[in-house]
Amino acid sequence: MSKMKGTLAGNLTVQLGQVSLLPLQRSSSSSSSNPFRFQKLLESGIEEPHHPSSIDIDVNVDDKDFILSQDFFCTPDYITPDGQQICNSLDCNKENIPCPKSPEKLNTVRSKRHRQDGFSGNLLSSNFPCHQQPVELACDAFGSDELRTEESLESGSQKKQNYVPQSAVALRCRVMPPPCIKNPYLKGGAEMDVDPFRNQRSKSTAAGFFPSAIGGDGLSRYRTDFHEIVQIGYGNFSRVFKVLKRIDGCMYAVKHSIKHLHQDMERRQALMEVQALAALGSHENIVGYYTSWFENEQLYIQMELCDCSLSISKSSQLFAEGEVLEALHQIAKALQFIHERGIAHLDVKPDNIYVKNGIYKLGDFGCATLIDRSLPIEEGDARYMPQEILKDKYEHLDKVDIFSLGAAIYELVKGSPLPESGPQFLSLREGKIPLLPGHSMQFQNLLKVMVDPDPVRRPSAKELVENPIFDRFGRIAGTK
Ligand SMILES: Nc1ncnc2c1ncn2[C@@H]1O[C@H](COP(=O)(O)OP(=O)(O)OP(=O)(O)O)[C@@H](O)[C@H]1O
Ligand SMILES: [Mg+2]
Repeated sequence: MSKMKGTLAGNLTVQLGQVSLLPLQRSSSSSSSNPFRFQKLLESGIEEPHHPSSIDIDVNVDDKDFILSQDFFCTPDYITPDGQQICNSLDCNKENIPCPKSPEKLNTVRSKRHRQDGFSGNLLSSNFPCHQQPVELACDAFGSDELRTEESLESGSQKKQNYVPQSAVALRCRVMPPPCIKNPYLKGGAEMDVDPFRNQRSKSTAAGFFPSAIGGDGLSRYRTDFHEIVQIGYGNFSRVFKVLKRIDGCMYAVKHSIKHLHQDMERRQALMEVQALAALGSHENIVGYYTSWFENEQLYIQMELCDCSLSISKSSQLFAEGEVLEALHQIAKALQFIHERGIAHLDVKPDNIYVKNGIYKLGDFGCATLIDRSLPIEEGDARYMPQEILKDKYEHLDKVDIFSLGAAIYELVKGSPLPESGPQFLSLREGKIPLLPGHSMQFQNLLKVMVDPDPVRRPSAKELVENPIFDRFGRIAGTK
């Protein structure tokens, strides 16, 4: 046990020591000679000679006693993360690279004032990731308190003018907080009134955010925190991977946008998905959300890992009525939950319904919007959209989800993908569902009313959940 602890501590030292002060200060083996070496480095701006033993001392590469071994903490993808351009923060031999823009005091103050007036263009420019202009970005995130620190750093570094230790810059990039963003899905929350910057920033500044604030130290947060196992899905906009989180040893799904989101608007749009998930909080029938971040101008979302989706194209399985009723009931509960919070999903379809241990979960909130239409509306997959949406009528967005769920369930029992156009496409939008041999009339009537062309006649999610059909299948569909 003590051996495990020692090795784990060593591994953590190796992993975290490059990006955080905490493990260096706590690790007795690596820092006992000088526990605040990096703190001093930050404060003085003077680089230290390289001490390879401070990294290597605890690593026992032969130790295979437990799963969180060197293999996971120091896989090659971690050692040389994608896009790493800045030197490794512990490699002090590279510390004396002249800074392309030396931190002369006047420039520093000017760039800070600039920042307080609002976001300057170059902050959101894709041409200047954090690691390429470290001094300006580092200055940029500081409030007035940090300004004093910056000044003292500079006076201390006057001995070595025009040089900034890149490890110090990297560490600062890592710890500086990006601006907060208002979550539009949270209505009337008191937290909206709190200014997390104590008025240090203007409103226009708080409305923006860094395109690549994480990764400014040159390390990929994705590679640092996760061990990628396999791609488990993809959509029109994203890829989804099964990953092992290095620090807790648990499996998750991480979804990241395929496209690089260069524009502020694109990033805002992508953020809507995580804002909706975060605002909703946890529900058994909604895919669990953990965290998200921007990296390399892509949005990464860490989620609960599910076993599979109900995608009809990926399985030839024909669903029996009892099974689809179970899925219908559980997703109706998810819809009731989100509709009660004023949110419509707008992309309900089998691809976006996941299964985990027999529990159905609604995922992919990429089109989520507010039912009161106060947010932009991006409709989902046209095969599952009712005719009012195709005619740009958005009065009953919650009922759009009911139609989509009805269409999705119909697809599952039919066993073949819904058409994207043509007479069958049109007849479904007119509320016509061909007879489904072997299925009860009660079930078929329920599907029919869910795809009614008049959204008002469709049941609400609550009415759906309370439909007596689920009493009949009570034991299968679970209790309410
Ligand atoms: N948490 C998860 N657990 C397991 N598989 C997942 C998870 N999230 C997504 N997937 C898989 O990845 C696929 C794509 O994910 P998702 O639908 O979120 O991407 P997208 O690009 O937004 O899709 P779309 O093209 O529908 O807009 C899903 O259909 C599913 O198969
Ligand atoms: Mg999807």
